[in-house]
Amino acid sequence: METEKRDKNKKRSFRREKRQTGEGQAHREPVLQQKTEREAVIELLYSVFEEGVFLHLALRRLFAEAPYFDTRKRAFITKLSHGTVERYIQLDYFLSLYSKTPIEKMKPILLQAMRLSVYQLLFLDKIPPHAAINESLNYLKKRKLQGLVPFANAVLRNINKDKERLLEELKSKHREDAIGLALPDALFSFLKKDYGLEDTIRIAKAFLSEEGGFFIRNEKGEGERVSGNIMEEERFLSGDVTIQDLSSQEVAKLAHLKEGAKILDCCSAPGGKACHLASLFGESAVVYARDEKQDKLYLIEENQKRLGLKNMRIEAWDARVEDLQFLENGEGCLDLVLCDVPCSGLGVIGKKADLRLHFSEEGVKSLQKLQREILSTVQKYVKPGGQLIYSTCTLSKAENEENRDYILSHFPYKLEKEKKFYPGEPGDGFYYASFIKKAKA
Ligand SMILES: C[S@@+](CC[C@H](N)C(=O)[O-])C[C@H]1O[C@@H](n2cnc3c(N)ncnc32)[C@H](O)[C@@H]1O
Repeated sequence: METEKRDKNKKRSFRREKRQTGEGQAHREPVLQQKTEREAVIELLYSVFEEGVFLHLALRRLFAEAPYFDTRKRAFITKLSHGTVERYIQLDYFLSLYSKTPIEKMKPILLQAMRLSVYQLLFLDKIPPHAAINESLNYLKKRKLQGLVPFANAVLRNINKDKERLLEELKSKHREDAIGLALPDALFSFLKKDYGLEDTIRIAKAFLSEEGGFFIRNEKGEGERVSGNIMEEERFLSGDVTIQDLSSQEVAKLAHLKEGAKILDCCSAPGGKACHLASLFGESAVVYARDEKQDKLYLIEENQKRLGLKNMRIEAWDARVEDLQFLENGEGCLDLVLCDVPCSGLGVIGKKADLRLHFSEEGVKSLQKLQREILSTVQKYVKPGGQLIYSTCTLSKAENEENRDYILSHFPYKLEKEKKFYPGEPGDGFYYASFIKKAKA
């Protein structure tokens, strides 16, 4: 029953037709000259849930459009929107217990306002209930939806009254399910198929971890957890440190260093691993840093300039298209190819809460197909004895172990090393496999 309701809700969660008709635009137009933080979040949630906009892009757009939000307010907006998206499965479950109107029949903007209030009531201790409730009600009034206010008010106040009991339920053993773990049913079942219940619980709890901050590769080339706006610090601006998750830092370290090496990173934006490789190999090497998306190359260039790297060639290229310059007499001529493929990102859901909304098993299948197309092309460029590194920031076996087996059964490689990182141990979930190309018999 619960499952059925939430599935229906998921079906309507992206009203893509609205994105095309522009109907949803109405909710992005300012209600007032300057929005309050919560008003901004309600509208942002609308674009994430109803129009399928990625959360980080919605935040970026909001901050560009509303420069009056200072650093503190931006942090608050980020916390509210990330938390509401992260917990939406639980918020909808509680709303459905207290509302006579089914979630899927609620006016979408009302649903966003209610989700935001319930998130604050249940998960943010420092926010007084009247602030959590009243700002949403005021927003509805401003949108001329006064008729919905008594309903919203009653539901929210009842949820607040039962707060302790509801939170207790989330902790109970029988709630070690999709709702208790704040995962959509499809993702919960998918992880359970790959990892079994116990590990799925461990993984999903790591997604919800409150441990703040992120990792940098510091002056000594070591991982260091930091917080705050490192991008404004001198050590970042001068190129002494780079923002990179712990597991991603391991990739370039797998490379067999060699004078004058020729290296390709075929999926390289924003350039974290390509720049790491370029700095480890030194100026005698050349690193071709490519990405299919022309409009992402500036991200690699920014990193290259900040780090003062002179041995990189940054180019737009679809990795599925064969490039003859990396073949000599039909044989590869590169020392190393890094294939850090586009993936479902299940290892980074802790940071990108809205990946929950974009997950589907069919999506994983089509990503596997894309990954194999890329691999089939770029594996040719490696010279005998050279190295191929395959990596993803996901946990699905289809995109990791199955692709490892695909490489071993289709191409002349032997596995040198592989590792899977689970989320929260202590970095993001990640996978890599390093292969050596066999010499021709
Ligand atoms: C996981 S990200 C790469 C992260 C990067 N290696 C780093 O460490 O910063 C995958 C990248 O692959 C790119 N991509 C997707 N399809 C591609 C294709 N067919 N050819 C080349 N790049 C592609 C995406 O634009 C995305 O930037």
